[in-house]
Amino acid sequence: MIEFRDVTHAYDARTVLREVSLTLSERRVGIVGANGSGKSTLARMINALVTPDQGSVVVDGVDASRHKRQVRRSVGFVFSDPDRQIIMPTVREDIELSLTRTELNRAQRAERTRAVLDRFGLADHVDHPSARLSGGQKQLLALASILVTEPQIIVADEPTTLLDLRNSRMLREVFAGLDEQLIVVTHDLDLVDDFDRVLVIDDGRVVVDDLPGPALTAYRAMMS
Ligand SMILES: Nc1ncnc2c1ncn2[C@@H]1O[C@H](COP(=O)(O)OP(=O)(O)OP(=O)(O)O)[C@@H](O)[C@H]1O
Repeated sequence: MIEFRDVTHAYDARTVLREVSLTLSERRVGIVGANGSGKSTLARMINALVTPDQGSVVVDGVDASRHKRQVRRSVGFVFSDPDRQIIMPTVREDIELSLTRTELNRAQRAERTRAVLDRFGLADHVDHPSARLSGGQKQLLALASILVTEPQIIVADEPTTLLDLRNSRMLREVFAGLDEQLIVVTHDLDLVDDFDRVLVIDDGRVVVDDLPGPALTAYRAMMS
């Protein structure tokens, strides 16, 4: 469970989140809103990549600002730009790096790596140089390297920006099958239309908080 307790945040003099209070306990929560409305800032707080100026973010009872390492062990964060995340020379090594922090033995790690690459359609690219993957393949690899560690909570910031229609649909299915709690920031409204809850952010505030149907209808009306 993720709690935002009266969170306000500014970058320099510019306030980007204003008194946000939320309890997120649903399995899949979508966050939508205009460019610059504060969505990524909100999402990054769940993993303590940004710490609030005022108020607190509490993840499963743990204050994210005070216990960053502990919170990061249970929250996997997928960046919108996969180049921020992919660091190893080959696809296999990148996935295996994520698994070094787990207690799996070598054979288990190899099996987990094979399975996740298969699931993301990257099985033919195991020994491929990561740098030479296409943008979409990199985005899938970045996601795979987080999902493979099975964090309790996954936060994904615009995970479909580089994906073609087929891979966007594949990702939708992957998300539908996850047991972990999933928080997704996106401009791809189809991605969250079967989620349990959708938040619409406008100018640093949660202005709509509802089921996807009414929330996305309200958002479309706001943007028209
Ligand atoms: N590190 C930073 N330093 C200064 N300003 C920042 C920083 N990160 C974000 N901002 C500003 O804060 C505001 C909110 O940014 P944020 O990335 O949270 O918005 P967003 O809703 O995710 O936008 P988008 O849909 O365009 O990705 C923007 O005006 C942005 O320029």
